[in-house]
Amino acid sequence: MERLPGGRRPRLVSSLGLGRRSWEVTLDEERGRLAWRDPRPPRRAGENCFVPISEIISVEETELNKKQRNIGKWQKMTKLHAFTVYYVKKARNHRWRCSDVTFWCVDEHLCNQWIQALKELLEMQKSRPKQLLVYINPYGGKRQGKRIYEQKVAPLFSLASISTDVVITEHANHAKDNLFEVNIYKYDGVVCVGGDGMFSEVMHGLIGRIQKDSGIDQNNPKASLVQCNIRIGIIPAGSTDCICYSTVGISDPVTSALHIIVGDCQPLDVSSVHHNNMFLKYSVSLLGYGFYGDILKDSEKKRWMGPMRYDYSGFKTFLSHHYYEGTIAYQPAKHTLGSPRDKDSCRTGCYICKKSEQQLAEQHKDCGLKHEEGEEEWKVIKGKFLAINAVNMSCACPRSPKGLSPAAHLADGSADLILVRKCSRFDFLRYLVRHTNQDDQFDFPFVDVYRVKSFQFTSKLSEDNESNVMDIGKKRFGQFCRDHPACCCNIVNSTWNCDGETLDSSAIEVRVHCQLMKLFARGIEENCKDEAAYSQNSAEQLL
Ligand SMILES: Nc1ncnc2c1ncn2[C@@H]1O[C@H](COP(=O)(O)OP(=O)(O)OP(=O)(O)O)[C@@H](O)[C@H]1O
Ligand SMILES: CCCCCCCCCCCCC/C=C/[C@@H](O)[C@H](CO)NC(C)=O
Ligand SMILES: [Ca+2]
Repeated sequence: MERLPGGRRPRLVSSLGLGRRSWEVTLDEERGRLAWRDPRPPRRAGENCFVPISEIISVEETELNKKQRNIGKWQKMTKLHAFTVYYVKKARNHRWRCSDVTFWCVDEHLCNQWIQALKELLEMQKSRPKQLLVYINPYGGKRQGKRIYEQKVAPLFSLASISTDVVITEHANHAKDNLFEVNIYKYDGVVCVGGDGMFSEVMHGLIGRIQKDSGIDQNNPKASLVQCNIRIGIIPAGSTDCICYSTVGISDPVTSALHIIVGDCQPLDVSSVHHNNMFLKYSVSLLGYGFYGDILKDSEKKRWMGPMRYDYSGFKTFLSHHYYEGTIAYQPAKHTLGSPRDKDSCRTGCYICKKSEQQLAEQHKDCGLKHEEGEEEWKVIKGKFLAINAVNMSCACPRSPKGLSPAAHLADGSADLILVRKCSRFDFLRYLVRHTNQDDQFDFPFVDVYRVKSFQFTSKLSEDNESNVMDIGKKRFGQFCRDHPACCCNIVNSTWNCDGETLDSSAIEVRVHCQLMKLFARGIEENCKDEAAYSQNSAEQLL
């Protein structure tokens, strides 16, 4: 469609058949939507609908089938021309589905004009991917990754004319290693079909590759990492799928495929984890020591149980009630506007994350005046902890719908550091139960939460070993504290749970990198009236 005088965007308005009746159909470029309404007087009118152009998946010329042709007596005599518009339909609980509507008319030229106008508008949606690299973990979660991709996702990609190169992984780290070999720059995005562990693998491959190509040494904990602009799409097929749930609002393969197709973009904070100037891992969701580390370590031996392994190991770990002694030093995140005790959560278009984005852009502009992180204050806490959790996002998942830190932000350049101190089993259970209901999980005297931009942790055991490295005998003692056999004090270290992967080092240095990477997602949308209204095709929305 050509521009109108004054640069105004044009409207295409026609009377087109839909089912047995004629509807007024409008393609309104100015308002960015396709709308169709029943032109009869309000009392007799049927439903009125609209769909944003940004949420149209594709348009196709259509042969009307027999049933569709039975639309009126006179039409039987005439050749009809039709086109189908496939679009995103929003259902409850952030679920998206592909819906379609077929319009017809007798005028072939008019039909073609509509198809062409719609296709031109879709072509103008520049953030949509055209070519994707897909990695499928056939063993994640309930081992359904391949079936989920082939049956639910591939048909949608092909409907949206997205071409794909698909790799079914044959072993752990296959995807990560492959990302160092292929020409990643020819793709508009990388899709991983699997769980949090599979996502972590793909993220390590992509971020690692970008740093390598940019000459950045990942082993330097102070290095300014280069942002990765190749988006990652997550098709959930794992056991927890926390990253997908926390960034989309639901763990559903079709919903995620549609977010990829419409070209959504959600920046994400990434934490780097180092030990003694050696790079260990990146983390985007949970970095957990103690309770979540122990669950993971135990559950890895029971992969055959599938997602149930977390319940089994969770129960066992809860009963063991181990706590760990150590020292945490952290730098508060002073640049962010929010706090972990806020009542509001991070949602689509979050102003706190936007503010951090602006700050980041300013930092990039005057990169000569880099922040001297080392000079900012460090706070130190020593203690005995049941759990130390650092989360870059809420970590919401089907097991815990508001997550480990409900007010954490996806892209504000900070992490929430949650310290659960030694307490009774009963109190710890009360704390855990609050992950599953609406009550405040930070409202306990044994739980502290801080918003941080970096932190360090050293377990008492590694401190002792460092101060007296010759005292090898210490390491050889039995598993539990000899002085207090019944106290559950563990003199062996726990393991870090890094986005579902184990990390054995008990002394780590963590730094949050604001918006280091991007996902095909838009954050969790508010359940506003608007959304409910247009899924019900309300007439008022058109006025
Ligand atoms: N072909 C494969 N064989 C064995 N392991 C694989 C293969 N492909 C990937 N992996 C590894 O499997 C691990 C777990 O996969 P994934 O995250 O998909 O499932 P999950 O652990 O069940 O789910 P979640 O991480 O959500 O709890 C990943 O760390 C990944 O490196
Ligand atoms: C008696 C009631 C207990 C309920 C406890 C519910 C708590 C569930 C919280 C889930 C943690 C989500 C954090 C995500 C971690 C993932 O990175 C990781 C890998 O997928 N998953 C786990 C379970 O470690
Ligand atoms: Ca964050």
